[in-house]
Amino acid sequence: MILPGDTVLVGVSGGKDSYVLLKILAEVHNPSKIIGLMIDENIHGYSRADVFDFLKKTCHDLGVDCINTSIKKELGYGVDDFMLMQIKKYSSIKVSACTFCGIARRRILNAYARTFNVNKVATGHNLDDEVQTYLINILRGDLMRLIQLHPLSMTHSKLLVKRIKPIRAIYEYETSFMAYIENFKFQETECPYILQRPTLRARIRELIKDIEKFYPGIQIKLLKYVDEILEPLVKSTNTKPIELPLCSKCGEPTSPGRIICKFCELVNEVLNI
Ligand SMILES: Nc1ncnc2c1ncn2[C@@H]1O[C@H](COP(=O)(O)OP(=O)(O)OP(=O)(O)O)[C@@H](O)[C@H]1O
Repeated sequence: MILPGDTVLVGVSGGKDSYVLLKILAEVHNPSKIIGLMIDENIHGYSRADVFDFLKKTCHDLGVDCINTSIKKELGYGVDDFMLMQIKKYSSIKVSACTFCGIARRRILNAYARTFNVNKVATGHNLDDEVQTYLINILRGDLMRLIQLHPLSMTHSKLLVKRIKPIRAIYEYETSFMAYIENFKFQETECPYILQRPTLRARIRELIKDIEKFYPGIQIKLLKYVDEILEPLVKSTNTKPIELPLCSKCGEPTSPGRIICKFCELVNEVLNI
């Protein structure tokens, strides 16, 4: 996933997974080629600023540069702003905070990766996260998305920096254990929007957790199995690269067939543009 000459931007949230990722990366790769980026989501009562000082010190000890920014500063609207605008317009929630937040964070990570001229963006998605995402997309029958999730898949735009998930085969309990023995100070408050998390993911998480109790190792087997089935498809897709269209509003790459990207669509809808 990472070659000796690579420069990597790591998304660090203040949570255990991205901490474990940063720690391992700084040990196996040249720390001067790693940058940590923490994005504040602008959620009242859930400020990343509280953990940034601790994270900065952690990065300093690892020899890694660390920077921070916020969704509002980069894109004009934070998560709370988006949710308030939505409630004002529809008197209900049509798009979850997690959807807006995920799209915004990915966009910012990619923009910073371009600015700093790095060639990989790494996130701390663990095995449990990855198995849930695979299963969600299998249940939705979304083959294109499954192909994109595979570690060998290519990006389809000059403006997109390759995303990698180096700890995707590591169980969540293992990252928790490592963070614990390393005495890592977790962000203690939970995101107030947690209850709006997509129910399909929450249901799958509970189901798999339950099965794993009786059949230990089931998640790693599933990940390897799906990776293996997808590999020939990924390789054949890589030989026919497509160039994604650009959003007519913001100029960022968007999915085939779209005129404006998902981010602009979400914001424009609630703003009545
Ligand atoms: N605010 C953020 N700033 C930068 N990167 C982030 C942020 N939130 C999440 N990420 C990146 O996306 C990954 C997955 O995020 P998710 O929200 O699923 O958190 P998680 O599974 O609890 O991981 P973590 O323990 O690192 O918070 C994180 O490991 C991190 O690399």
